[in-house]
Amino acid sequence: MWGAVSRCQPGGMTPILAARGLTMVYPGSATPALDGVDLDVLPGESVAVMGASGSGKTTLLHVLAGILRPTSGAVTLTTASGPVAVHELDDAGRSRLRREALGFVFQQGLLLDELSALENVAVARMLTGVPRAQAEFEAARWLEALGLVGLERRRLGALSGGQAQRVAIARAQITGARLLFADEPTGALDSRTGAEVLDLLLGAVAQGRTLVVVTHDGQVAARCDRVVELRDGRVVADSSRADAGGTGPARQGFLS
Ligand SMILES: Nc1ncnc2c1ncn2[C@@H]1O[C@H](COP(=O)(O)OP(=O)(O)OP(=O)(O)O)[C@@H](O)[C@H]1O
Repeated sequence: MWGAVSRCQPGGMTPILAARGLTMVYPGSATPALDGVDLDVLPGESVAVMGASGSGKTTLLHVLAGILRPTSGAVTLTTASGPVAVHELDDAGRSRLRREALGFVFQQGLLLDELSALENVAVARMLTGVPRAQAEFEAARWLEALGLVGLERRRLGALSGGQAQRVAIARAQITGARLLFADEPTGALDSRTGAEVLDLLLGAVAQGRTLVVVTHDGQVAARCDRVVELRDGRVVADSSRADAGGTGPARQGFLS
């Protein structure tokens, strides 16, 4: 379907996403934005990607999600129909993969201000071939689940930042995507609204989705299962609650 590959993981759970030796050198740039990144993301994990500005977080997210093609290295996504070599897909294949198998919650750019909340969510489903009436029916249920009853017909541009992020979270999930990518989902929100949006994202994880979230916010990272830190395009730390020996927040001191 998307160019399936055969891949076995010796022992343990099969990652939903596996990156090997990822490098990314933007045209005209002397230094790599990613420099040999290996990363396995397990199904049901919430993984925060942190690091200083320019460390490569967004580039990594975009390469993992098939928005950008890496200069070298491999990204393998395990879908319901088998493993997919994301790095080998052409532009059309990556677009299709994003539409059908992945969900995105970005700070801006994916939602259309002139469409209603309902239309913004329904369109993601319509792009996978579902008729408009059915897509709008499902979109209304998602908006209800995300606390937006009564705002379905309001233009996105007339919603608050927190409400718009709820629309984005509905849109990310309506296709049934098991893997969600978020880039600074709370970055433009006050701390209370940001915490509510994070609750919704982690609620999706509790229901079996997997989340990779780029964030500068230590409060967000502390509530994720695992924190990966980038520096100069390399993974320099990778913490998990399991490493810390329990179910507490990510390892103390990691975020300082
Ligand atoms: N389209 C591009 N063309 C050229 N260089 C780029 C491009 N996008 C990012 N870069 C460079 O790649 C490096 C990593 O950028 P990236 O945006 O991935 O970092 P980041 O950690 O997400 O930063 P921030 O926290 O500021 O968003 C930086 O040096 C940046 O200038």
